[in-house]
Amino acid sequence: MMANAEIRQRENEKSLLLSFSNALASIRNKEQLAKEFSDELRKFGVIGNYSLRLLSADQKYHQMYLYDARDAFTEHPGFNHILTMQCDVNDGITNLVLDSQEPLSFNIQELNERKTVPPYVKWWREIGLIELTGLRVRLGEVNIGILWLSIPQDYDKSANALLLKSISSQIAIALSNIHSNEKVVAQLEVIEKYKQQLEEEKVYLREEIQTTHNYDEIIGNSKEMKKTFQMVSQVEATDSTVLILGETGTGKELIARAIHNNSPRRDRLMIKVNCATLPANLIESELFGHEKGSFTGATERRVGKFELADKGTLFLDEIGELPLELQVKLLRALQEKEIERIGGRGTIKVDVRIIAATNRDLEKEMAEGRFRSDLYYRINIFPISLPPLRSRPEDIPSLASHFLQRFSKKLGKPIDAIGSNAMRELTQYSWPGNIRELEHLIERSILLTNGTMIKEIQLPVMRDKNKPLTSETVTCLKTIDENERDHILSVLKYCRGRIGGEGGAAERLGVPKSTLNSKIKRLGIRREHLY
Ligand SMILES: Nc1ncnc2c1ncn2[C@@H]1O[C@H](COP(=O)(O)OP(=O)(O)OP(=O)(O)O)[C@@H](O)[C@H]1O
Repeated sequence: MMANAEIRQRENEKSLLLSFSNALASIRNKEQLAKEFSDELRKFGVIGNYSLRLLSADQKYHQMYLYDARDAFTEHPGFNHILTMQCDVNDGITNLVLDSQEPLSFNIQELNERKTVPPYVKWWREIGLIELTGLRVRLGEVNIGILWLSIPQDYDKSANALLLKSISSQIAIALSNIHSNEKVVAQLEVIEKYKQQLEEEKVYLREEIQTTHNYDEIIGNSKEMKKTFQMVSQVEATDSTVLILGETGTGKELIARAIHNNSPRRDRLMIKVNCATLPANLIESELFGHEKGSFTGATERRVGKFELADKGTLFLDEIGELPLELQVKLLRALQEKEIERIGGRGTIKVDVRIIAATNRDLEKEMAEGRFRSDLYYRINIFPISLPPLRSRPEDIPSLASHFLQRFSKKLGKPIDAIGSNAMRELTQYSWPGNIRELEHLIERSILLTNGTMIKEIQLPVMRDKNKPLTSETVTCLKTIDENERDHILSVLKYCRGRIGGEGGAAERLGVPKSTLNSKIKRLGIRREHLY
């Protein structure tokens, strides 16, 4: 028969255990466990210090996992070392506890008199512990750690073994919950990363769709263009690197897309990187991506264009503008077929077809030390040179009609012809901005025309090579930027200053709103210029 006092004590322990298991049931992470565990253990009264050591996955080592942060020993200079140190499971103490169903108590002084003493036992003596009781922590049939409790010597541990074992079982359940929760959190992080990557791809694709035209429509019947088409057809089905050369506006990007669209990679993305428009310090991250926190401003992980183009095509526009230090990194990526994110821990394999383009004379750039020869030879495998428009004036009428059709439809104006005088002027002009300039000029002419035929074309004044430059011709000769500025201004005026939305200037110009905004900024166009 149990004495009344003993019955009361058992009742009290039962309610303490219930409170203990309730508190531990809702625990989801280590920090919560540390707090609840300390608070709850203290309620038992008899338990002083505690520490929880966990076994490694291979069950060979054990390491400190949890301790009471309020204990004075955490201030001890050797504490950090003890915290991170991994000890052998077969150290003559841990293995005994792990093999025992019952709690095992050890006198610290006696343990320290042994021939070989594990470092954590020496530490126990240093911080003045007298006796510790060890309980194995098990999940099912598997040992996962040891709970060390400091309990007064006069406390009857064998009579209270059940209580102590219940504490250790509750701890095991809490650890299992934490583990499952960590797994869920890690999986959610992975899902979040994929979501972010998809989001980036979506944004990219949306911009691409807005900037891509109908690429089946490459106009040109001249001998030069026929030769270009023939070269494109020779290389499109392969994985070979292509280098497209030509003055600005000759259709390098158009040809790059045609190659990609007719290649076996057509179902994947063609990703464009403009090496000229990005500041040098951003190109590396643009190409190779970065990990969160890898540099100031890297607040999120970013997937680089190389990774986005995996199994597809990477179009390196204006490659001649790539800073020298990045040329080395690009060359390495092309040779090794792998990249490393900034701040990343390892390399990532990529399968990317490269199409590069430039309007620079790369051999000259190389001779003047601005372009690495090894990179030049790596990309100059299949060069395609696009002829300037002035060398194929026979293509001008069909190009002009093509743009007339496209823009009259887009601008909703019933203009279907170009007068013969205007056409003659078009074919005689030298087109420094090539097809892009012709495209812009036709659009502007449509905006300025009333009626169904373009009779007048406002061409920039051309310089007659035989005549000396006069101050008038000098001021009238426009740069490509000036032409672009004029064109954007006319479209903005036509749209009454509206940039975004349906029928806005960005849509009419066939560029994303963000691109138009940056052009407006770059070209110094301000609201007052519209009126
Ligand atoms: N043969 C063509 N037929 C129809 N449109 C063309 C042709 N060539 C170029 N274009 C049009 O001219 C514009 C300029 O072409 P693209 O952007 O491909 O030139 P680019 O050489 O890449 O220019 P940049 O060197 O300035 O980047 C585009 O709108 C494109 O659709």
